[in-house]
Amino acid sequence: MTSAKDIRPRQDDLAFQAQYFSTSPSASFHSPSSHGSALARVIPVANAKHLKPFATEDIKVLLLENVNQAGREILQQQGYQVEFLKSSLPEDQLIEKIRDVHVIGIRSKTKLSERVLKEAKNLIVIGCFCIGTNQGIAVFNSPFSNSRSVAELVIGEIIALARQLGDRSNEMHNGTWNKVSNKCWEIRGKTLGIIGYGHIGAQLSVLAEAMGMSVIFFDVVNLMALGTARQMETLDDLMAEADFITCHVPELPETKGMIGRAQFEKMKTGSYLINASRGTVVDIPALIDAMRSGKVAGAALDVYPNEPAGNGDYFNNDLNEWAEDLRSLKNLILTPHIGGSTEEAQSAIGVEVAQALTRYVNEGATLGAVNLPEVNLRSLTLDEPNHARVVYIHQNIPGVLRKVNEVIGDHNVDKQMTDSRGDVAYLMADISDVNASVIKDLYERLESLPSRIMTRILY
Ligand SMILES: NC(=O)C1=CN([C@@H]2O[C@H](COP(=O)(O)OP(=O)(O)OC[C@H]3O[C@@H](n4cnc5c(N)ncnc54)[C@H](O)[C@@H]3O)[C@@H](O)[C@H]2O)C=CC1
Ligand SMILES: O=C(O)C(=O)COP(=O)(O)O
Repeated sequence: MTSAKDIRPRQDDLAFQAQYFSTSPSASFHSPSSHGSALARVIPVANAKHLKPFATEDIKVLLLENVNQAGREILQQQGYQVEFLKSSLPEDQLIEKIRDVHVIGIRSKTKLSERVLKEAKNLIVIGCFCIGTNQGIAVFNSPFSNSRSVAELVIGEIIALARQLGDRSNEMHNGTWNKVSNKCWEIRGKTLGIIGYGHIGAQLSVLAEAMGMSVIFFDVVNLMALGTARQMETLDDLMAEADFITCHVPELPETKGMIGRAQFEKMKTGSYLINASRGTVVDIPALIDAMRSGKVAGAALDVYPNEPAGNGDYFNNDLNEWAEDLRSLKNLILTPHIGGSTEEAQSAIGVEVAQALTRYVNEGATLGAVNLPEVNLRSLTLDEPNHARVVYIHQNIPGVLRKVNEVIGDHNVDKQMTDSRGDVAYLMADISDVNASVIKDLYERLESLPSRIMTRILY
């Protein structure tokens, strides 16, 4: 990765240097600032006539939800101004904070709503220091750094549920010796049903087979089964055959309430349910009834429909009308969304996302982006005179490239790359014969194209 030093612009001979961020309100790309002003935004220096060149110390980063130190350090080492908070923020406070921020780092609690993004006038990139990107908008995440941690948690829970470990431990804490074998099982020879056979589901499949379980799975995509696992035709087939059922699907409209009364009906009497995906996937009142009736012999929940912003009180409020029912149930393991909360996962996520963010901010490279095509050019040599990098995000419609090339084609384009993803296209071009007035002219002409979403010129 290029260091900040390599790409730091020269401050000398260009009198009119700028890093520009601007947007089109009509863009279909959910650029954070696409909800904001269509006017160019620039970072002025002392004199308003002179615009400031790209400098890493001007970049303001807001990190929420206790992003791991390894990630924080990478961003601080770039020279960015990094503000770090341990918890997420309520919407109104987030709006206050986000106004002058260029980069925000979040985890699963923060929802960047339309209202928040509208105020995020300077925001150019979002880092999800987690896997789930159910934020409405996400640019960079870490797609599998915590998969193993979740899979290991689930393996632990399968055994803990089969042996009623949570209850026995609670009893001992309360001074009761209760030695029982009734309805306590080995997991060897039992069938694990995995719903969602992605990064986590597939890891789990391998681990479960290693412990002598049979694995079946259900996924909307046809996937290669690992080991001797079998893909089931329907969710109902899986529900009817598995002894342990575990959910690993993303939060989507189709997965909301995916495990509800009808699915519990299909389950074997005395089977177990685990949910470490998203709280909306399992219908909690239906689970409570299934546990009370004995259909479900045990369950483990790591995720909930309403999760709090930070550590502290949870069930002692009226957010969740079913809280008391859950607390009263036997063989129900409740954990506070800790599936990915291991030192290993958090450090790997911190490094991966922070590196992706710095590459994007400093060089415009989109490698690993969730919602942009992956575009990269070899490192920019801003130490050389009169070099600039044009980064242009635009709507993916016919004729745009011709117009963009009409603008930059009058100059010495050293290298250029463009790609598209759905409605959005991303172009990077390095130009080696620019001066202040050329940059201003390039910027204004690119900005005036109706298809533009965001223009940045780095030098
Ligand atoms: N508890 C925790 O701390 C963590 C929770 N998660 C959650 O787990 C989810 C899964 O993570 P990964 O395995 O990394 O995701 P993934 O994207 O690798 O796999 C998800 C799988 O679900 C399948 N799927 C999607 N919709 C489906 C449907 N309606 N029915 C059946 N299958 C469907 C997909 O085809 C895919 O194979 C994440 O989206 C996240 O919400 C992820 C990490 C940590
Ligand atoms: O990675 C995910 O999607 C998770 O659910 C973990 O979220 P967290 O980083 O622990 O808030």
